[in-house]
Amino acid sequence: MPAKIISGKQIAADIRLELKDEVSELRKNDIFPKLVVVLVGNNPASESYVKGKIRAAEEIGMESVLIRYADTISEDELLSKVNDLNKDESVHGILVQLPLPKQISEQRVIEAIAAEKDVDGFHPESVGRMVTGLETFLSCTPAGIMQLLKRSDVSLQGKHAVVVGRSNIVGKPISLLLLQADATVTICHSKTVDLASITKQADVLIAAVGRAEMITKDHVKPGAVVIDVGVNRTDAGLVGDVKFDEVSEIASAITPVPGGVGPMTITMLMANTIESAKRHAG
Ligand SMILES: Nc1nc(=O)c2c([nH]1)NC[C@@H]1CN(c3ccc(C(=O)N[C@@H](CCC(=O)O)C(=O)O)cc3)C=[N+]21
Repeated sequence: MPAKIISGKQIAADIRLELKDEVSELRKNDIFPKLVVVLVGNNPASESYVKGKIRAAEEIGMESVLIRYADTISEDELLSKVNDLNKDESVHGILVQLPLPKQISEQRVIEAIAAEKDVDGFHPESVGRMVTGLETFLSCTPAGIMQLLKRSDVSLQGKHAVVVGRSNIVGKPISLLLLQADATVTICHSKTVDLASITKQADVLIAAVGRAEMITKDHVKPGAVVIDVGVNRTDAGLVGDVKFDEVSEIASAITPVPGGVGPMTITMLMANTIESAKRHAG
């Protein structure tokens, strides 16, 4: 039986309706959640993601501002803008779109963002709190994946979750969230020997590698739940890390690309900004 398609697009739409209600309640109390997105340069992929974020904010009734800089901006100039935004009481969330041009240290910029406005969840303070299970802004893609699993009734307790990829923004944090949900977690990466023998043990397989269609049916146990975090632009269009056509024949559930994890990432960014506005209000 072919897999159930987990529609991130649909689940994101459901959550956005809930968020829209929350924003209208806050507005009655004169709280206007506001997100500032800083975009440096004109990378087409970044343009497309940032547009998605601004559109989502509008849809929910939240304020958003896009600040653009040429890719020649200096690190000092960008840091000083971040500082201004940190001090601006009307701003609840600050997101500096990555990647940044090479003259700028991404780490320094991330660390400059006030932790209480770090709606990306990339600041070391946010990461540290997440690791210890304290309340914090969860980084948006891992948070979105957890929501997808929850709202699709995928149970995690005692299950073997295998994560392929160990990036700071997806692989590492999703591994810890799965662990907190009582899964048994294995992390694989580019140096893993005999990847397929490990991924084939997964009840829940998270593909976050960034290589088009590298996860094939030979990597997947029949009946597994497969979450595809890949966003790879190829001549054939946007494809995930999973060979969807063949894996969907044997998985029990699978996320598509596009329309899977991506819309959830953006939705969690909105949720974090609203949460920040609530905390700020007291
Ligand atoms: N500071 C920062 N925070 C981020 O969260 C961040 C970032 N930098 N840099 C780049 C990555 C990537 N990312 C995506 C967001 C939405 C989709 C998304 O909505 N994808 C649509 C397709 C969009 C399209 O067609 O381009 C989908 O999968 O259906 C994808 C990828 C956020 N990132």
